[in-house]
Amino acid sequence: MADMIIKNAYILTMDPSVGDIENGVVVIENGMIKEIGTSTQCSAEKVIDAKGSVLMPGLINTHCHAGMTIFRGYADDMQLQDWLENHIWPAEAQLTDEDIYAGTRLACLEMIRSGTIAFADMYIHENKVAQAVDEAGIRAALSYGMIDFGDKEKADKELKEGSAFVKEWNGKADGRIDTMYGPHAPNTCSRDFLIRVKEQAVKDNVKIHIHVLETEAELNYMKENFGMCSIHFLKDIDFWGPDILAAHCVWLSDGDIKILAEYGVNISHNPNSNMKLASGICPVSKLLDNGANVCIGTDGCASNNNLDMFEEMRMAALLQKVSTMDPTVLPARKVLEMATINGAKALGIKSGMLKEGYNADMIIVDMNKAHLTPVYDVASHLVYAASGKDVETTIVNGKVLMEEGKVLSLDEQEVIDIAIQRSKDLILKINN
Ligand SMILES: N[C@@H](CCSC[C@H]1O[C@@H](n2cnc3c(=O)[nH]cnc32)[C@H](O)[C@@H]1O)C(=O)O
Ligand SMILES: [Zn+2]
Repeated sequence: MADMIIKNAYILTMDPSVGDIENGVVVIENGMIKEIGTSTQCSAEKVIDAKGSVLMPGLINTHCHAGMTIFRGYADDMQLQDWLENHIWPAEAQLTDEDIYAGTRLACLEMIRSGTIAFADMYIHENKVAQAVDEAGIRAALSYGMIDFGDKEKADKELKEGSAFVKEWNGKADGRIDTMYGPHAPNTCSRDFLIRVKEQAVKDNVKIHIHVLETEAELNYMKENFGMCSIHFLKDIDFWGPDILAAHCVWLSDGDIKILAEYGVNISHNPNSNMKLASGICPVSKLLDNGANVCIGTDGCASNNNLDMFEEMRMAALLQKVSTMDPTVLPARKVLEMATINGAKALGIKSGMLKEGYNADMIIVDMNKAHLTPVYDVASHLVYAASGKDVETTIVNGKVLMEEGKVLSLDEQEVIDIAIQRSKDLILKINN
């Protein structure tokens, strides 16, 4: 007796050896995909009739600061440095465990609702982020964000906290949580600190999540202080490898692109954040042409300002087309791969495809809508017409977190009400 069967689905397997399956069936057992095809002999505790809707791998958000939902719309329309130094960092100094817990539950609610089944996070009070993830039922690669600004004492304190988090939470929440080290960026972390972090991550056999070359300001800072850009600087300290998840990677030379591809680095492209902060345009098409693994992230809600990965896919496609003046770049299926298969590779999880033996991490998208009619090509609608609001069912690790638009793993109104209350208290503290 299997746990669950989903039937009558148009299945986007994302598996290149299978393609799409019309009127498909998926059998789920112990959190994994047991069977996929057009029929099954199995019976199950629970049967979901997809009624012709699209069943696809859930989306994977590979760069987020989930707790920052508490700052959604708090500081818009400014440059990154001003935004961080004069608004966000002073506000973050006021954040408590309960603020981050409330903000992360709100982020998990938003992600479950909009079809994200896993996300990569780098933030503070990360224990509370992990607790919220555990309760919400979503999958996540979590890191405590670390900055030392060359201060040895702060470096020791940050690495101690980052290391304790890595060990306490790795593999927890039924295996849905992986931990990483999160050195913030090459211009906020010293050379020695980055070397120590890399050594520790290799020793602990975990990955590293870092911001790289988001802005031209970082590029200029690195050239002035080290005589080279961040990519060559990190290459010089043997930092690069397939264990690295590098967010943004906007200001790259053709030589940098070759290095990132050669070392198997995972690049998280965050189009909305890069456009909103006027950071620049990541050369996604060139990175892909060089064989680099490019995935997609939203960044935090204070620089996006939502966590809708369908919107992020669409922005990635359109931004690349207009910036290269070539409408053929980043076709819909390629963008879908970035948000599923490439994201899973970046996080090292067996998700991103609907295939026997893979995690049962999937979503059902209701296409019976005016704005999704008629359907000539399902992939086209998923990237160019759909949004997270069209997701009706979200399944992670074989558990139904949302069914027919009703979230089951969180009390939606309670999560929203608490986040509102916390934001009011926070603003009072910040303004006093
Ligand atoms: N322990 C560190 C906290 C780092 S958490 C990750 C940091 O990244 C910041 N952040 C959020 N979005 C971005 C971005 O787009 N670029 C760079 N930093 C960001 C976020 O506000 C947070 O301060 C400290 O001592 O400040
Ligand atoms: Zn970020």
